[in-house]
Amino acid sequence: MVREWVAVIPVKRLSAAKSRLRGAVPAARHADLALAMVRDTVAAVLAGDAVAELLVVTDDPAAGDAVAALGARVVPDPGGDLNAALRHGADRVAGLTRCRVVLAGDLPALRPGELDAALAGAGRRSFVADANGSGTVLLAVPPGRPLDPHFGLGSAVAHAASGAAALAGDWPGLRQDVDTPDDLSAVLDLGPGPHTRQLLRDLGLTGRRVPAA
Ligand SMILES: Nc1nc2c(ncn2[C@@H]2O[C@H](COP(=O)(O)OP(=O)(O)OP(=O)(O)O)[C@@H](O)[C@H]2O)c(=O)[nH]1
Ligand SMILES: C=C(OP(=O)(O)O)C(=O)O
Repeated sequence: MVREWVAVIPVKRLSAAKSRLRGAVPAARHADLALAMVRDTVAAVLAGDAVAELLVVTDDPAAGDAVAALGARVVPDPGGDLNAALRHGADRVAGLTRCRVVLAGDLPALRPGELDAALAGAGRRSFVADANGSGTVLLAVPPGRPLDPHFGLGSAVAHAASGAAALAGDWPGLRQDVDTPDDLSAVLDLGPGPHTRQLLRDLGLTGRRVPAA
């Protein structure tokens, strides 16, 4: 397959990230968990065949260093909200002439083949809904189209209403974003990537259930 996509992953400052997940691991390791999930997401994206370049939009120095070491290019956050960060990465930095795909940074069970399969079906502006169907884990646009992101509460409906096609496929790792302790338990069932797996193992959370906050 030709490697033609530019991927963009937004990463919030780790000290503020994943607030709904607080309590799933000791407070002193919360930022480490957020970073481990980013690392696994980035590594899976770069391991696939479809993505030629990965931009990570972040102002977090530790996240920036970690993803740069994995092969991503770090883009400073322009300020504003998540959608502003995504528009900046996809439309301004990558540019409208490229195929762009934006992904959440909290997909630690993502398998490279899932992303390749989803992108193979993304001939027009398309999105992949998250596991519970209400959110969005991926939005892809062909050259010439602005990203027009509508991430946030109810984003799957918002992306469909904006004209994006919902991609159908059995991609459990791609769809499993991690917002809550239950999501982390679902990731343990699917099999997390090595960074998240090691961190949870260090904390003794190798069973299937992660205690609720
Ligand atoms: N660069 C950047 N990334 C963001 C911003 N807001 C969210 N993200 C990232 O977008 C992805 C999905 O965000 P959420 O699931 O809402 O993550 P979150 O805001 O850390 O989680 P909560 O605090 O629980 O809402 C994650 O990779 C976040 O790090 C932002 O303002 N700028
Ligand atoms: C921002 C989003 O992610 P989450 O639901 O994980 O906050 C979204 O799905 O649009």
